[in-house]
Amino acid sequence: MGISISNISKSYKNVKALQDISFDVKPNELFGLIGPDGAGKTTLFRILTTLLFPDEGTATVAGFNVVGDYKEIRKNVGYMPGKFSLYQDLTVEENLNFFATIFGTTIDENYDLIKDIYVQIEPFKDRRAGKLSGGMKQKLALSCALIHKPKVLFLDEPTTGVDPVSRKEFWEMLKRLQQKGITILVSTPYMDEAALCDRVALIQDGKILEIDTPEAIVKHYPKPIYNVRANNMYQLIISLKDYEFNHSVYPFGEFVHYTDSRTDFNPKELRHYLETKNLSDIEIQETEATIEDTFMELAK
Ligand SMILES: Nc1ncnc2c1ncn2[C@@H]1O[C@H](COP(=O)(O)OP(=O)(O)OP(=O)(O)O)[C@@H](O)[C@H]1O
Repeated sequence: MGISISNISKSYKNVKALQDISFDVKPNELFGLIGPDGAGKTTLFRILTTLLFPDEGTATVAGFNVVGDYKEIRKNVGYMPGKFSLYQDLTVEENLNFFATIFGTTIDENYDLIKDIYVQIEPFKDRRAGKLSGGMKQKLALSCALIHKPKVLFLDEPTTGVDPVSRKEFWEMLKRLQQKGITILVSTPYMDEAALCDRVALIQDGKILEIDTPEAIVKHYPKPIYNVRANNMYQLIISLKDYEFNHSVYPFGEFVHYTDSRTDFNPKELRHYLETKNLSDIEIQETEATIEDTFMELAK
């Protein structure tokens, strides 16, 4: 009851939104599609949920073909689109009732599946959806996507614009849904969320850069990577970018992530160079690569 995608391509006039995409999501997997804005994530979701035809290629969801079996797919999948898609003028409870009715079910019938999530917004059940906070809207949208007990759940950037605490809670909810046997494909631009998935696909400009477990992706990082810090961040970045041996330089929180093009790199030499650029309080320490480092390296 997973997802199988074979050689899917889709263009909008001269924009190639997806180029020859192929991968499988295993039954009951929590799979992440990780990529920046415009990478093609929404286009792929719309194809898999039968809202858009691919130009080329085929895909199946829960064993059904996305073109031929669209009615079956609509019965068996839940879709939470990126843009808030609920009825702003209906209350929380009216929205949920509405979606239950469309799918020929009732809130009571499937309450068990949404209980964990819905209890958190139930105190506001008479509030109009348009008046909810970002985190509450997201919980309502997820409840509505689940009310017909789908086998496969598609979540398009569910945590974009949501505060960090609600983001964390949301991922805990996804883990619980996975334990109930649901296959989940979730997209996100946040690299830190990639680590919470069983496997991820890194996507950019409509192409898959890599597919693997988050641990394996990080292990594939080809070079030692260093956290570098100094008294002046701006000057530090400029100086590192000017350094003739730099391979990559990216700001990373309070540090700059630096890799060197040489195989016999000596951090002392770099320290000396930075001192000649009038930088002080210099720290250079080897660190572990993250998914974000891998993404930047692959996207070069
Ligand atoms: N209806 C459309 N007409 C023309 N171009 C489009 C259309 N929809 C998307 N695109 C373009 O296709 C590419 C992929 O867009 P898509 O929305 O699938 O990406 P995304 O990864 O979901 O990013 P975002 O989070 O910005 O939506 C982008 O270059 C986008 O501008």
